[in-house]
Amino acid sequence: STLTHAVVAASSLSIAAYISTISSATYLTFKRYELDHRNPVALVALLAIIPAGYTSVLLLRSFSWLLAPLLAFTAHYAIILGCTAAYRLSPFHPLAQYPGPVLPRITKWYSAYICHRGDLHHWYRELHNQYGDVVRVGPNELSIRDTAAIPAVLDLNGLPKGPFWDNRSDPVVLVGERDVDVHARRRRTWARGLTNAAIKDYMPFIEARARQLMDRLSSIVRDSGEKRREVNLASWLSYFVTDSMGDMAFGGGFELLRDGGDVRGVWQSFENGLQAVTPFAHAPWSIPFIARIPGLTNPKQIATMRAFGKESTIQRLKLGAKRKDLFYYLSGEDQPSRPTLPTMIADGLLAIIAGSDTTSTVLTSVVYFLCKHHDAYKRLQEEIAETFLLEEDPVDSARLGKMTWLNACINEAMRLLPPVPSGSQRTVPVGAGPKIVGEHVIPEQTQVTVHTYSIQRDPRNFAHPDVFLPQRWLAEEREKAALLPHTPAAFFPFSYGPTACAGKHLALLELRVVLCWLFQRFDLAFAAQGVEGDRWEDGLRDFYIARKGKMWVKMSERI
Ligand code: HEM
Repeated sequence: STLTHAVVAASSLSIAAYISTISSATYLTFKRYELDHRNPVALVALLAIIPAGYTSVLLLRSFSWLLAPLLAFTAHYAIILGCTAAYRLSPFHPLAQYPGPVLPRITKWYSAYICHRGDLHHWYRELHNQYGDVVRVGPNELSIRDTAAIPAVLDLNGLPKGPFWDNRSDPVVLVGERDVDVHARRRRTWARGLTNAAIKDYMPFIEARARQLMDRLSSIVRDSGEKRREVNLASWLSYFVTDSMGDMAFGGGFELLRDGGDVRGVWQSFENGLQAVTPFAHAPWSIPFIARIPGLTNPKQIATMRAFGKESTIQRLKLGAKRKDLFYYLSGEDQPSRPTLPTMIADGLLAIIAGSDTTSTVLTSVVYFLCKHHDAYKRLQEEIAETFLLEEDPVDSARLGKMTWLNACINEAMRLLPPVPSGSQRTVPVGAGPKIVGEHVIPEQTQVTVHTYSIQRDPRNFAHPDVFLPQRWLAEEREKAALLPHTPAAFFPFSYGPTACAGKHLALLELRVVLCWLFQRFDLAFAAQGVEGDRWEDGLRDFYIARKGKMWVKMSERI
């Protein structure tokens, strides 16, 4: 045919020029239309049919059956990726004025890799130390280390959530709801279930689980026949929080305290699921694809998690409105219209995922810091003795709330090790125009993170920012010790604004009860020097929600 003749007659240079033009046009199409899994026809056409066409051209030019497709596909993808990199590094990119290392400016896969290692919080902090308060951490993403940006970005008039939350779950859970109005509507349900009055009704559940934890730990120490027994306390604190969140979200379900671990593997399926998916949230378009790749996600674990959610919800529904737990509110027992079963399941699972690792990380970090700082430890024991009689269970929330040293220790642990270390991503919506944050102009479609870990450890906000000093939270002592600067506005472990933690008061109650009870009943010290004891914080990983390692402590009973 004429086309065949033209191909055979054309010079190699003009064929190379045609290929470059078509592949560059492919790049522009991707950039213009942001094609993803919802456009399978376009994807196949642009990524497979075009290079297949090149292959036939090369075959006509007497390339072998092996070399022709290899060259064609490599050239096509290399040109698309080359154009992408060139544009992202060019002065024409809207974020060109912002400093940052080269690789993350080219691809988000670099952040995904750091996230996979659990190091995102350290990495962002180092970048801020090197490049300043606003750093380009991705092709279209900025991290900000500036206290003024907390309200500017996170408040009602700030920015909505970013694509980090896309393609995660169906139905979308509250924390991943990017539509501001839909979020506000759904948040009202949670707000009803997490008022101080509602939480009062949960106290018996918390008290029962805290007592079970103390009794389990006591019997471990006693059964050992020795005065002191080594225990991986990090795990036991997790069992407590997970069991009590299970009680509140579904009327039970885990029984990790009873079993002394996760014998059915349900909790592990939650943990692994979160850890596996989080790195891909940095390139959320990839999630629907990776979900189909065998081996990358574990369908058995996902099925375990879903089945657990469904069974627990159905079981709990049978109990009806008699039990006033968090599910009572999430399932709309108090409302004329009720959410669908999948929404109830998703919300229940969210309560457990959002409430468990976060709270148990703070419990473990307070124990960790107190074992490191003997004065602070002794002072807490004294405060407990002044507040509660030795034979009295410390479950009076009014007195717990007034324990200034206990609360200062909790604050200080959350300042140094916020359980959501890198905060939650926001975006400047298309069509909204650029967002002004302080003196920075942030263009449309830019993702923004206000970096909790960096801000809470910034020496401009807190004196000796890397040191555990609970006294900085007590005005008189702060002044006496000249612990300045001190910027409460730079402390936001529960985030800020309309999407801030819904469970803050519940978390604080659990923290106070368990810490007080633990230090009242036991003497604690690191079991051994090394990674799993006095260097526990080094093992804390940032998988959006921090994940902790083991912490072995020697325990003996005081009572
Ligand atoms: C010390 C413990 C906790 C910390 C530090 C913490 C921290 C956070 C943070 C930083 C967010 C904001 C996430 C974002 O904007 O993307 C959040 C959201 C949330 N947390 Fe917590 N959390 C804790 C405990 C809990 C507990 C016990 C619950 C119990 C139900 C809970 C429920 C939630 C929910 C439902 C959201 C989503 C709020 C929304 O999107 O409106 N959290 N939490």
